Amino acid sequence: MSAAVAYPEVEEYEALLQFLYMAPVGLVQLAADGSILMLNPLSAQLMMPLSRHGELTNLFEALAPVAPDLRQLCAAYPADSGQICDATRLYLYGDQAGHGPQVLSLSMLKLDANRLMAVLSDVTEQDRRERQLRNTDAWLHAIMTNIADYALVSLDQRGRIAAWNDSIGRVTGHGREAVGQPYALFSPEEATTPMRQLDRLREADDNGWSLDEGMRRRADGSQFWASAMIAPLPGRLEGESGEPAYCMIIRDISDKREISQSLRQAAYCDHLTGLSNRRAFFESAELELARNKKAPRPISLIMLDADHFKAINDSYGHPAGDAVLCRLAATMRAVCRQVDVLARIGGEEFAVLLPSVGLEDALAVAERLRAQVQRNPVVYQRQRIPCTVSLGVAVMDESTTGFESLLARADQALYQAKRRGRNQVALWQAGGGT
Ligand SMILES: Nc1nc2c(ncn2[C@@H]2O[C@H](COP(=O)(O)OP(=O)(O)OP(=O)(O)O)[C@@H](O)[C@H]2O)c(=O)[nH]1
Repeated sequence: MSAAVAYPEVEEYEALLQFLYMAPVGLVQLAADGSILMLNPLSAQLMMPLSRHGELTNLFEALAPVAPDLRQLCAAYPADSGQICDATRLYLYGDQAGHGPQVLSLSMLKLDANRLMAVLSDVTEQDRRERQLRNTDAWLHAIMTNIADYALVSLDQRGRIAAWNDSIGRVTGHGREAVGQPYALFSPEEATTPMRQLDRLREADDNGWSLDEGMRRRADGSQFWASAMIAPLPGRLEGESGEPAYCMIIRDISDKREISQSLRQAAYCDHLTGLSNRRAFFESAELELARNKKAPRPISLIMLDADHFKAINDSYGHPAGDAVLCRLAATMRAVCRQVDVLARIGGEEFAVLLPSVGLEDALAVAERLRAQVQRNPVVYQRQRIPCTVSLGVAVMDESTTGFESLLARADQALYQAKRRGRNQVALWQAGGGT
């Protein structure tokens, strides 16, 4: 009968071997002169590129090509025991086949007067990432400090400026007080609304970026023509306020404004009044309606038509009629906001799309337009030309199937205003009434 005999020393020894074998770092025990007393398989593997003949007998000799002063460093360590060096990077060339150096991290410990321990690990990937990060930092720093016409702005989840940097100061003149303020800070008053700002962030979320061109405002109130791109940052923390979630690049393109404006003008502007033309109006309206689907909000439409315009043309001549149309456009610009879309969509017919404006406010705008036109007769070649307008107002609701139906409603209301005697505002209402 054989009995299992327990040998505690053997078990302990095997446990130690397993520990060394499984350790995720290379462990080497060596004598004070560098002779290797014990090493685990990983350390042998990590040092293999340094071994000339496949032999590893002395650590100082093996590491001499990459850490020539290690022997002196250990010899000079004054204490009886302790850490001689911590996570020193060793750059090994040779077996990386053009993939850059293999990088080892080495920590040396003095165990007692006769024994040292080396801890080795492969940090090639970590080193590569750190270098990449340093390069990116240097690159960004170069952009922020050297390129004069860009401002790089980080925005948080709600579109507030998350941090200040030199480029913001240089392009916009804003100081650190800009931090925490909505990015509308860079736009002229009236050129944007909180809703419009959020729209652009949602657009960036959906498409990967959102780009627009327009006037921007500096801290001193002066304005410049800029392109502004917003892009979501990868790895942003959802819902964290104050944390960067988007980057915005504002670029001063004042010198390119003329070219880009004349191209836009040719395609999208009514040549007589300078307002949007029919094509631009329909495109803007479709865009606004698409935004509305994602984030519902009121939208109103005003149709405006000069009264008895044929008679003006007949009495004062066609050029005088043109002057009246230009005056109507100027009145619309004066009364409406920059975010409203103003267009001439027919001969003497105009339209105003009012994003985020409900029934009461739309009626008030229409009434202001009517009153302003009536109050200010056009003077053309010393002739005073009285003019009035009729206006139809319609507001988007669940029963409006699309922009065409909103337009049809405003048109019906306009027809009612004409029928009731002109120089008045009429509102489209369900059931055929206005
Ligand atoms: N001066 C000028 N006249 C234009 C232009 N486009 C259209 N018209 C004129 O606008 C007039 C529109 O006349 P109508 O449609 O009869 O309407 P109206 O005389 O304004 O009458 P109501 O709209 O019913 O008040 C026509 O005589 C067109 O020739 C333009 O660009 N310049």
